[in-house]
Amino acid sequence: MAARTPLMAGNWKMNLNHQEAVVLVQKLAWTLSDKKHDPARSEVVVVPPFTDLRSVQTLVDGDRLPIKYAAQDCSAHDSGAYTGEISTSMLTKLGCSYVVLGHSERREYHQESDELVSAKAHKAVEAGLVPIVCVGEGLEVRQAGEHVAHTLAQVEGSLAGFSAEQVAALVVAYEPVWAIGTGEVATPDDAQEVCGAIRARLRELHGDAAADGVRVLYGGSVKAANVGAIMAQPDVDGCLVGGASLQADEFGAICRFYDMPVL
Ligand SMILES: O=C[C@H](O)COP(=O)(O)O
Repeated sequence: MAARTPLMAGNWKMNLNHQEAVVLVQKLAWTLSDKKHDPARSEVVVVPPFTDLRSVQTLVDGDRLPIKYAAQDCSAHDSGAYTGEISTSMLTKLGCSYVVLGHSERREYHQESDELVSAKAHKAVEAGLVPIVCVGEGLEVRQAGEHVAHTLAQVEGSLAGFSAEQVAALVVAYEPVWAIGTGEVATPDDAQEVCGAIRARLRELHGDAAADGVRVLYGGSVKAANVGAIMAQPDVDGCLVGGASLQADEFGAICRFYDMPVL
């Protein structure tokens, strides 16, 4: 079984203009280099707003930085009369490697369904982007004890129509909505329970190669102080980080999770 390279993705959400983006990426690159980050031990991805991507591309390419970047969404259409939307070909032209899809904030504020997320994910894969497909339950579902069933249904719906080979190359991010931006972090056991269930379901549906290849991230109030314990879980292959990714030192420390204590 090939080892999965851990992935640390920093989702800036609707924060930082293109000038501030350049400052943060420069600081992040500096802290990674200063602390001798080993890119083989974690892949570092920043996820800025669309309007920052060109500036990030220029900086990353110009300075050959060991940082990849992603978009926060994409259109399910190729081109045309879709005001406000951004196509996958626009993102690949800007050098994006990944695209975050179905984030709970898109599902909640823009009523994005599993069907739409699946359509976007197919467009992303066709264009050569790796989708980071987000799933996870809200507080009421968690309190009802339905969190695993709810999340697995989202996984099945959002990844509908993908082959085993395609699933192996995807990223799924488990984000319990009650832990996003609240300071409430799922315990490492909570993260493992659902991340393990996602991998097990993908094994049933697509076989060993898909389940052993797919990377499953945890997201929800990840910080340098808790990343070590979360990453110690066998089915957690990385983190989707929100608030803490806006600080270069903190996100740099999260990217070096392998040096962090397991508290
Ligand atoms: O995309 C990131 C997640 O929504 C987590 O955000 P957070 O780290 O601020 O809780």
